[in-house]
Amino acid sequence: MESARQTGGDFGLLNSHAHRPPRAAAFSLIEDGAANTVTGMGKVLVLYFTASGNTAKMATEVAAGAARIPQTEVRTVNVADATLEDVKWCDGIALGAPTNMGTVPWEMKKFWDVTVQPAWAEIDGKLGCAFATQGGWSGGAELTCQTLNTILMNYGFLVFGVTDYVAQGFTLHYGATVAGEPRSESEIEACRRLGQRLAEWVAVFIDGRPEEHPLKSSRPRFPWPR
Ligand SMILES: Cc1cc2nc3c(=O)[nH]c(=O)nc-3n(C[C@H](O)[C@H](O)[C@H](O)COP(=O)(O)O)c2cc1C
Repeated sequence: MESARQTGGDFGLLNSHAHRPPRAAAFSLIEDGAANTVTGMGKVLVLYFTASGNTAKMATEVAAGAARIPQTEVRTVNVADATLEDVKWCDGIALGAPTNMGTVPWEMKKFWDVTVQPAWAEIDGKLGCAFATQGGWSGGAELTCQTLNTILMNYGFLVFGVTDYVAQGFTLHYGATVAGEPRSESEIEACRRLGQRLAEWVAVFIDGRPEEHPLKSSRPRFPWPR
């Protein structure tokens, strides 16, 4: 598998390196003054597959949203480069894919079927959510999110949706979805809000920081007063 990747087989043919963010882009938000190093508490993994770059762009925005929450470490990894250790490392995962024939691409399915399967029942209790792109609106991205969520549920992840609206008429109840790449302010914010909510839930439920609960924080959840 390793050599197939490097020589353009398997994932390589479908996965232009030009579209890949760095394998592990870490956002570390607290500074340890004494050592002048940065550390994080909550660990968020943004794991995605992309064939032509759109889902990679979503992943970058999801990661930026997670980084809004203090004391969060964010790792962004293309599934072609991901390992079981990445999954074991995280407290919460945002799983993203393009819609292929109304469902997830085989590359994403293979990662969970083959790479992660040996650790089934050992990675219980993490948090999870989904994001997906599609060729056009109503092309099936919510179905893809539901399939991604189902994969996570099978591994015992605690899967969630988001009740927020990022603009009037624009929400992400079952995950963030866009058509093509995220372009508009609302589409970008939908991706960021998903990552933000994942980091908030990691802070609340994994790290015991109730002040980061969205109902308690001052971060806006709707674009109009309620
Ligand atoms: C094999 C294949 C199947 C696809 N099936 C669908 C589909 O069922 N519905 C849809 O809206 N778009 C479909 N698309 C379009 C992609 O979902 C869309 O272009 C997506 O934004 C690509 O994301 P990426 O750039 O991250 O690979 C398909 C594309 C391919 C290559």
